[in-house]
Amino acid sequence: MTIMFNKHRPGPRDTETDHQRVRVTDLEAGYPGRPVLRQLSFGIPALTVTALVGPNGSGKSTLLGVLAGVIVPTSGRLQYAKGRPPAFVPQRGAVGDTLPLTARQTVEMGRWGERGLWRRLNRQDRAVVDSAMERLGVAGLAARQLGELSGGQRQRVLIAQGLAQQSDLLLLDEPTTGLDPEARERITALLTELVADGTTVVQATHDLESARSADACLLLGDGRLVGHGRPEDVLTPTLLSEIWQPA
Ligand SMILES: Nc1ncnc2c1ncn2[C@@H]1O[C@H](COP(=O)(O)OP(=O)(O)OP(=O)(O)O)[C@@H](O)[C@H]1O
Repeated sequence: MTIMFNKHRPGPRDTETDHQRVRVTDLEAGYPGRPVLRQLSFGIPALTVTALVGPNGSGKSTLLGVLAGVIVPTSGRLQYAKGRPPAFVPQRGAVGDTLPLTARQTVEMGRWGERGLWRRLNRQDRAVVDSAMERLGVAGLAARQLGELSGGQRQRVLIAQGLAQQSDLLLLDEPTTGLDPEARERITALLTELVADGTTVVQATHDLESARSADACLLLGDGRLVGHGRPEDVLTPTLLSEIWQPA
């Protein structure tokens, strides 16, 4: 599926798209009166973990929002290979802690896209929810209120909600921020397992260790693409110091 914004001209067919889950061309996006992403062009290889790295405010969450379809670009072209709609797990801080929901109800919301808001979940939905909660180690928290959970527990519940959507394109905004080392390792291992199961994963991260273990890396600086490729080629001292220069 190709979506063009602001009369972007269709270009010649890009043969690389065949191995890419998403292809982005000349993308510009932001907020009213606040342009953020400028002239981004890149591909997200299918069946990989791609890490999205950059300083605070460089545009990582905005880019994930565009890929998820919740932020409409001002111009450019987005091409999605055939597949299910993306599952988007926003930053923990973007989700209200005061919602009167249990951990299980939060994960069950991941089935709404499939089942509809008002339909009861069926046995298969419940099995998907159980499996997602077990994979994230939060089955024991099912009856607890979301607002009572620790930051790391809530984070894992939100990732379980993303898994429950059973998409083959999973977009995660800083999934390991605030987690202890054991939980971080568990999430990193889970992402590798998901790829082996047929999922393409994109994660925004501040954790350079986690970014180095990804298959591909997009480095953003002030809304522009500063580097794109294998982590060892992108996360170099030169490029990192270029975008993390003190103001
Ligand atoms: N809803 C919004 N309205 C206006 N400007 C916004 C909005 N959300 C983000 N911005 C601005 O857009 C720019 C990019 O923000 P974004 O959240 O995409 O960066 P980020 O790289 O994800 O940052 P962080 O690492 O701090 O999460 C920032 O300058 C931010 O202030």
